[in-house]
Amino acid sequence: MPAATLTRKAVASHNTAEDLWCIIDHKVYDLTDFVDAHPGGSVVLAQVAGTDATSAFYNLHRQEVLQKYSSMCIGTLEGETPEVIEQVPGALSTVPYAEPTWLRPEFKSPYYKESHRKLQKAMRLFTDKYVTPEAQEKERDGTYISQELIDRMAENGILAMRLGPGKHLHGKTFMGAVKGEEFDYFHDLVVAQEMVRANARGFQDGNMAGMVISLTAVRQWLKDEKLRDQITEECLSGKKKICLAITEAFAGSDVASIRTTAEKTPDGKHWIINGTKKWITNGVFCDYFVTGCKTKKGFSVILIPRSEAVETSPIKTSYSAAAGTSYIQFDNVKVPANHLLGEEDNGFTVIMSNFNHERWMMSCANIRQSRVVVEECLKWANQRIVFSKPLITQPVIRAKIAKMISHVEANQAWLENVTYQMCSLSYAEQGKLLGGPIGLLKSFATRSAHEIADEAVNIFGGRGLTQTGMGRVVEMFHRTYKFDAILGGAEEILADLGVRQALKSMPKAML
Ligand code: HEM
Repeated sequence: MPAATLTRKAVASHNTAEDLWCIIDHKVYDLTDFVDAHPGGSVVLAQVAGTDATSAFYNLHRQEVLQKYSSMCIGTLEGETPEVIEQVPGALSTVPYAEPTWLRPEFKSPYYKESHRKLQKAMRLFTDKYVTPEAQEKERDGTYISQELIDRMAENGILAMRLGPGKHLHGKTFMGAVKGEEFDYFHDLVVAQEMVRANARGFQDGNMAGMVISLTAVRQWLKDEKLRDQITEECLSGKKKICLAITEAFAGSDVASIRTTAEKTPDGKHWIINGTKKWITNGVFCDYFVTGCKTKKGFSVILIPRSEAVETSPIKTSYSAAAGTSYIQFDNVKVPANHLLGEEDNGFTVIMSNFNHERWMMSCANIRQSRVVVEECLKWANQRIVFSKPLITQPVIRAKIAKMISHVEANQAWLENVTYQMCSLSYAEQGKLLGGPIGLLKSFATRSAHEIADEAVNIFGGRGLTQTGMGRVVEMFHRTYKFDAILGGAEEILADLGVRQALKSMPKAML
């Protein structure tokens, strides 16, 4: 903070466009050189020259604007202290409901231990310092994640943690918080829910989401141990990138209808793969493709390395090109036979078991992102003056926020319950018992997101449709929440899966 102490009287004398000071939150800003560069124009600044513009400022800007332009601050008012809370990297939000219950000092939770809390602190700082700045930049310009950030995540073991608990974590300690052997699904949840706070939906998928949903399958199902360890090492060290290639123009959730074929060569030593894939996240920049193929008597999953016979091209979607969403052509690709995951013609087992973690991860992220929107709405409604009163004084606004909070809190509680079951059940039991509940959870979380996005835009008005400034979080959420409702299994399919799975354990007798 600048050392100069100034008086309101002194500020009042700098009241022209050529010599323009104003007060914001008890601090004095010299805006003389900024007048012509101000995105809101020079006229509005001339109107507040020499005055206290605090309420005018907060009616239109996010607090972070002041942090970005802090060099224009020339002093503090005599005998006055700033009231606005500055955002510090790594800190928890003090806005009610902005953090899940377990992170609010006044509440308790049975699920989280010391290592979860330590990991949360480290992940929050890492996200604030390294992920968010790059995420915001890439989301805007649509370029792909930097190797620098990938390397940093690899060095800190973040890429490895994102695969979830397992042997790949053993023998190491992560972020000074948790031993690999102790890493459980609540640690996994912490990593997912902290990273999503970077609030850049396209970049979030561009940030190795393909690896999270495909390397898990390689680890679980690739039989050739040497090859499996090689791929794991290459991807977790950030040297190579991998994605999941299942959907096609011919088949989305209807995996059985895919047309990409894999045929064995007569000597049985190779697969020859032909076909196309569509909507493949990260495909544009990946080195390996975990690919669903039609085989003689069914469906199989095969690991395909990039070669000249693999062609990827970007697909433009409504979120940022930073996701690397691609269309892929396999034109007589030749792959060694040991690249098969699981059993030939039994690829559904591979895909289905892998889906649980993917859908659960998506629920973690979507529910946390919904909470960020609740925080934004609370902040905005509290700060925005409409008809001479803060927006929050309107009962209709409070009713909208009540609905949003209820959705988020209910979903987080359900998520934690499911996560607890994941920690308590074996991998095989999870496959049998949790496919339905996780399907229902993801499906309901995205229905909630639909409601939350809708209400949030109405609270923000035009700003909820504007990509810069106060409404940017809400605009992003409203434009992109549908990705979670479609990717990893469409909402309706997952809801139906939940009920069909429940029916399997229905008592046979009439009740
Ligand atoms: C330190 C002082 C200021 C800085 C650094 C600043 C910076 C900015 C920036 C970066 C924007 C773009 C939108 C955003 O990112 O939020 C903006 C927009 C705007 N600013 Fe300022 N501003 C300052 C003071 C003021 C004051 C005192 C007023 C009014 C009295 C004002 C009125 C506006 C208006 C009307 C817009 C357009 C907002 C919109 O479209 O919603 N600004 N300003």
